[in-house]
Amino acid sequence: MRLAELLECLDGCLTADVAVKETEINGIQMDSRKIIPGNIFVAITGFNMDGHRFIKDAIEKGAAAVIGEEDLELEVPYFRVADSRLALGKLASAFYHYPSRKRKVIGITGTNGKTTVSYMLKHILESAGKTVSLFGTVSYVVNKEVYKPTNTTPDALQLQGLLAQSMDEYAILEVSSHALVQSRAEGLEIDYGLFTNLSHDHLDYHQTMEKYFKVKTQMFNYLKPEGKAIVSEISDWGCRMSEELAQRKIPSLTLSDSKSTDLSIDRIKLNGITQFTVTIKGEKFKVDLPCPGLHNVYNAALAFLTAYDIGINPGQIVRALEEFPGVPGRFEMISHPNGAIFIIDYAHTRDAIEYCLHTAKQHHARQITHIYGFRGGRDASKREDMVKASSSLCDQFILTLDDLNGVPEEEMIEEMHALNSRYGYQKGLVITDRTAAIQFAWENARNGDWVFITGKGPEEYKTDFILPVSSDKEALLYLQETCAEEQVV
Ligand SMILES: CC(=O)N[C@H]1[C@@H](OP(=O)(O)OP(=O)(O)OC[C@H]2O[C@@H](n3ccc(=O)[nH]c3=O)[C@H](O)[C@@H]2O)O[C@H](CO)[C@@H](O)[C@@H]1O[C@H](C)C(=O)N[C@@H](C)C(=O)N[C@H](CCC(=O)O)C(=O)O
Ligand SMILES: Nc1ncnc2c1ncn2[C@@H]1O[C@H](COP(=O)(O)OP(=O)(O)OP(=O)(O)O)[C@@H](O)[C@H]1O
Repeated sequence: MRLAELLECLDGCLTADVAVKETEINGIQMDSRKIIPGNIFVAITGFNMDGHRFIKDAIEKGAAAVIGEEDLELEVPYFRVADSRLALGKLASAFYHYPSRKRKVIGITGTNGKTTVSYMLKHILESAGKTVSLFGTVSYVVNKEVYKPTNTTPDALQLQGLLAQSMDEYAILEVSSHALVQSRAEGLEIDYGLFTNLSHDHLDYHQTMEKYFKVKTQMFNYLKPEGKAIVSEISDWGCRMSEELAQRKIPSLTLSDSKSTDLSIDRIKLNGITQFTVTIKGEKFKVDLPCPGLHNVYNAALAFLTAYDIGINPGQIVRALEEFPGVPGRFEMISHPNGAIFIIDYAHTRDAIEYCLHTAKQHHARQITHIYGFRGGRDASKREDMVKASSSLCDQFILTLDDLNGVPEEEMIEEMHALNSRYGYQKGLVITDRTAAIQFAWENARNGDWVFITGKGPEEYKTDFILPVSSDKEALLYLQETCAEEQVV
């Protein structure tokens, strides 16, 4: 692509120099190490490093032009912009010929439920014969090929590149608040913007709930002119979001379980089975959901309303939800031979922990045990609330290690002991080795008990523990196998 053509997407970067205008650009890079001759290098001011420091390297590797935020004179064409991340999104979508215009794009934001709703929607759309790309915490899937994600929301360059490769009719994308602040969705054009809920998380990054909420509202800036919002009004923040969107005159559909909305949920049963009825345009549809928990009723309702508005037959939506295979590491149940149930889940907020532990109560668990830890380098202000919720809803909790992300182990252990001494009320234990904590619970569980292991979901451990396994699921399967071998002997 000619440089002049590419720069049209950036205000104020036009050039009169004919030679510069005709320069051919064969790719965009934000990492100097990946430059090949003919690329344009976009220097990003990062959290760890300043990309401007690598401009020299990029030029040595053959960068044909550079974009940055500083006032510089270089031997290759250089264009100064106010915000390089923003420029990157615009450049990437222009370079790849605006790939989100070639398909229906569904963006999902909110604190909890993004991954679950995205999997439910993908399953419904595929059951109706559609092809779907997916971008989220668990994986990126494009043309049925699965990629390991770097972030929940890929950076603009990777996102636009993968969208350009996609031959799928739909793209479903989890849009994290970090991605919105970092303009990773810049250049994206969305048909449906979904909001799940908002609760205490990521305040290390956003400082206050109000600022966190404001960031979430930014996803709707990327709606196509004919695009729509679909908002769950289950949380008060959902009602706030609807008000905000109404002020901005953005067409919205809403759902709730307590008032009249475009979709209303009622007759919820959570005891043993998960069953509910949705009413939409005066018609009622009963759903038997194979996923436990009230939170999953809300997730399914959001997926239902979106699929319905897309035009999928409601009978087909019901059938797809009833056959939903679940999401890796989200309420994944594994049985102990003695009848106890172990659940692996990704809960890492107070809200999510409450939904999980309430589900065990609704199923009349004999005793509830909760094993969890805290992620290093992430919002520490939510930890106290997580322990309070766990302590008030379960019979026993075990604090253990999650990913340290560079935080010294002793510091994390000290914090676990401090929180346990404040909120443990004789129910709390600290077993630092995560697999030893799981083994302890396995050996002590009895028929009818529910044991939650939360925070890591399907993710691999970043630390070596005493059991020869690399995830919570592997730990449980290892213990299950060991049990079976002992019975044979
Ligand atoms: C704190 C944070 O959000 N960091 C994100 C950010 O990285 P950064 O800007 O800090 O990168 P940096 O290391 O300082 O590098 C700056 C620039 O120098 C360049 N560089 C660097 C070295 C070199 O030799 N040459 C060179 O050009 C780098 O390519 C980069 O462009 O921009 C990167 C590209 O988009 C992200 O991958 C990265 O996410 C990190 C890995 C991360 O862990 N982020 C978390 C907090 C996050 O974003 N999480 C949300 C989900 C949250 C949730 O809902 O749970 C997510 O969307 O994943
Ligand atoms: N609608 C919901 N409301 C509250 N909690 C939920 C909801 N849906 C899921 N959860 C809880 O949050 C956890 C994470 O769910 P999910 O992965 O679907 O959300 P997410 O928004 O993608 O989170 P992340 O970005 O951290 O992956 C689940 O394991 C569950 O405990």
